[in-house]
Amino acid sequence: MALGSLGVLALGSVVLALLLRWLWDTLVLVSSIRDTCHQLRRFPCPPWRSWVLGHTGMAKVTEEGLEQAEELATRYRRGCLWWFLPWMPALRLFHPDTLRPVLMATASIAPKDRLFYGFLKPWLGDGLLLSHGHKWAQHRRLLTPAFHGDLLKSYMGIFNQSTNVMHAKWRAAAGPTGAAVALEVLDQLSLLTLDTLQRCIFSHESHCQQQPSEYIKAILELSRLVVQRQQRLLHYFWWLYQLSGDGRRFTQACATVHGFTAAVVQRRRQALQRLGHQAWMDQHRGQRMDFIDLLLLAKDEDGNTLSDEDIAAEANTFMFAGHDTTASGLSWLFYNLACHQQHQDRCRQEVQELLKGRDVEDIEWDDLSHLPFTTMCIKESLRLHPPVVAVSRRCSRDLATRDGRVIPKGVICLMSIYGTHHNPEMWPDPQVYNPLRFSPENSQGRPPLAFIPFSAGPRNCIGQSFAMAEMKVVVALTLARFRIRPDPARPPRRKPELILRTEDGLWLLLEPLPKGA
Ligand code: HEM
Repeated sequence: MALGSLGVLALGSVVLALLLRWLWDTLVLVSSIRDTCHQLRRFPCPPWRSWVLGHTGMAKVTEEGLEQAEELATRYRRGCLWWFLPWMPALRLFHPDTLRPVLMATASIAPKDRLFYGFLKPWLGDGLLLSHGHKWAQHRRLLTPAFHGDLLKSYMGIFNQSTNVMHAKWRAAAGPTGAAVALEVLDQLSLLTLDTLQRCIFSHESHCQQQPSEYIKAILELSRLVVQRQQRLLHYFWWLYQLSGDGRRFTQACATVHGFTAAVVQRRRQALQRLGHQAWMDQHRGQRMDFIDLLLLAKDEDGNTLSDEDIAAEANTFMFAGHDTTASGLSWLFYNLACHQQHQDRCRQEVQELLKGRDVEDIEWDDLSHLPFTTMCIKESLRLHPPVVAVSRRCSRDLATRDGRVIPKGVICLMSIYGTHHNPEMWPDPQVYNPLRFSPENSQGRPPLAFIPFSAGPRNCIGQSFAMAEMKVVVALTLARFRIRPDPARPPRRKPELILRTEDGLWLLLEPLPKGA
């Protein structure tokens, strides 16, 4: 009997403890929601579509969507509150003062928001772009030396060769008369950057600029499918998506890409094991190493190396992160130079002076620092048309901004690169293409975070020097050989997808110049 009462008492205590715990959790949750709402209310909120829907559907991935981002940056300057869904608030930030705490926070305090990046996971796995925590930090340390200037130097030959292949195609399209020809450049430049990357990463010559390649076709298809999936709410559920036609195509394309990468990594690993480290190094002495070689040899201070799976994920990530971004940057640069012949002429003159008297029309590593005006034109184009228009984070703790507000933990922060680059507080007449904004004297006093095409802070773009070097080579050789004009029949309408594209391609008129002109 006494035992029975004790049992009831014990059970009662457990139930009471659980009840109290639940009450406490609820109180904490309510109070944290109240705090979050209080902090969010300190950010201005643009007019809603309706009080039930919030801003749902108002941020469009169109020309109008970009104009809206610019209007928001002009009106609210630092940032504003945005209800993506009635229960999902986000902060849209477009000023160094509000961007700084998030971009400069450690990667563990400001991790990437999974909603935004999750669709890439089955393709890219745990590569740098998507990994987090300890794994990301370790890999970032291991991979940083692979993007050092000394190694990038050895890729200059590849940048030049890939550009020559593209120009040969353009000359063939112009025919023997050398008349100006209208060409869609975004797709052509995507093939060029893929060609370059495949050679720099795998030392593989797919000749994808001249003939179809299964592997390259799969990468282009994956990029297209990820964008399409973002636009179909039902496809957000993986189990539903994989049953759809698009989902099956996605799985098939992933298999092609993963198969290619795994085979290269395996072959190299076997060669390294067969020869042994020293003999392998001796064999490669004086030769260019590709990224796979560098990743196989990468070792941190504790002797940790990368597994085959890790290497494959990083290689797939570089292929993805490095191709469309650079192609978009180059396409908009060509477009801006086409629309501003005076800047195009000045760049061409700079390049011609550099190449004067040379037997071979190649841009070398040391030339890159002797193209100051061309570099200013590239930067201004990356400002006006940033290839990546926004990056997103979801912080794991509250972060204070300079003006005394707080970015609450758990809230999506959409850091608008496009909005920041069009914020009139830092960029007067933001729609005007004016490379002189980047002259040394005009750059003085401008906050570094006003210009962030490669993002900033611990998770900035690891490939930015690679991309800048490639862009300089491609634009310098192109201007030495072609005059670029806008195609009046097909003015572009911008379309911000994974990268800044256009609705119907980017068409330009390319007129071959006589040799040595
Ligand atoms: C004009 C060309 C490029 C632009 C505008 C660009 C832009 C960016 C931006 C904005 C980010 C930050 C993404 C985020 O926070 O979610 C990023 C990250 C990254 N980029 Fe680039 N990128 C370019 C070229 C490249 C190239 C050529 C490579 C490699 C060969 C590359 C590899 C990466 C990687 C691996 C990351 C993730 C870094 C990390 O999280 O640690 N990018 N890039």
